[in-house]
Amino acid sequence: MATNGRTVASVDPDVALAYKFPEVSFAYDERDVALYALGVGACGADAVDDKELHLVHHRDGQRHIKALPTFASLFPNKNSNGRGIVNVPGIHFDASLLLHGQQYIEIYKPIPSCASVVNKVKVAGLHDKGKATILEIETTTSLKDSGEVLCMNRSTIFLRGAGGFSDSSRPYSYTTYPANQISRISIPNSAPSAVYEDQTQQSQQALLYRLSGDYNPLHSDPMVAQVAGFTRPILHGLCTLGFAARAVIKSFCNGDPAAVRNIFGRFLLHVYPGETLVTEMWVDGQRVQYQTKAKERDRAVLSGYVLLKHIPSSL
Ligand SMILES: CCCCCCC/C=C/C(=O)SCCNC(=O)CCNC(=O)[C@H](O)C(C)(C)COP(=O)(O)OP(=O)(O)OC[C@H]1O[C@@H](n2cnc3c(N)ncnc32)[C@H](O)[C@@H]1OP(=O)(O)O
Repeated sequence: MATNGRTVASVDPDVALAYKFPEVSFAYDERDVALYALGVGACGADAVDDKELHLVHHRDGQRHIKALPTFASLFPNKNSNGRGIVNVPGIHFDASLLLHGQQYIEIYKPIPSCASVVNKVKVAGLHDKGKATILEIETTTSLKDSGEVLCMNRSTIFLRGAGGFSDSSRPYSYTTYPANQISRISIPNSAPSAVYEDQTQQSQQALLYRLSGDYNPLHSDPMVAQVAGFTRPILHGLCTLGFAARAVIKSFCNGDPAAVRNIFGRFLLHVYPGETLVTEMWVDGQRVQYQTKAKERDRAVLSGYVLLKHIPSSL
């Protein structure tokens, strides 16, 4: 339903939860993997970066370009042909008010540098927050031939202006996954174990990142950004997450992208292309907790953790 060109929000949880998503098949190759790495800043400060060249180049005869674990975060884009969010019957909202709230990625096998894969998709959560609806979409991706499961993405989408569909004294809240997978991040008071600083490109960062398959105009069209409440197009949340995960991999895994088991991030504030991202990291066993700030505004924009397969090597 639309008035004055804006969609009037409505949520029917029964219809949304009953929906069976079609499976989505697609393939990618090394060019996609390298383009993604460039889009999240790999080798951005040094074209021969010792810890990152293998992400974009067949270094010293290496047979395959290595995929960052966050490359997997692109897979859910295929559910919607890169329009940002898959259509869920029963949920109608103003697309210009949609923001990415959180992302959780589980990596079961190192992400191959080229593959034919299949997405299985479901609604994993739906919550009425009054001023917003939170929708959680879970995408499990498997190799097409063997059926081997590669990874799972849980994308949390914050639909501003679409809440209030349930009784406010007992707001609707539905979740399919175990409570211990819901992570509360509390940033330690102690000095961080490592700090990594990265410059995003003022003119190109979002325009480059979108070529990896997220063509939501919020990140490229000034008019759309303004309607959404921003002075200019903002960076994709998953681009910021890619910068943060790179910071962890460079600081604690000697640049080895296969060292990561899972990744969580909550987007706290929008980022403008050109801002400097400062990622502070705290090691707790195999878990690296992090917080990323936009240096110019001294504001936290992202926080979360990366779980590694082993205790970080540099400690
Ligand atoms: C299938 C894949 C689709 C992927 C989506 C693709 C589209 C991509 C778009 C983008 O990349 S947008 C850019 C990245 N995202 C952002 O820049 C968002 C940054 N964050 C914010 O602006 C704010 O945090 C917010 C999301 C607007 C929320 O702030 P607000 O002040 O309105 O919330 P609160 O009053 O603090 O909390 C209300 C309620 O919501 C919960 N909550 C708050 N923030 C988040 C969050 N980031 N993710 C999930 N949930 C959030 C919070 O806990 C409160 O709930 P209760 O505690 O009351 O139960």
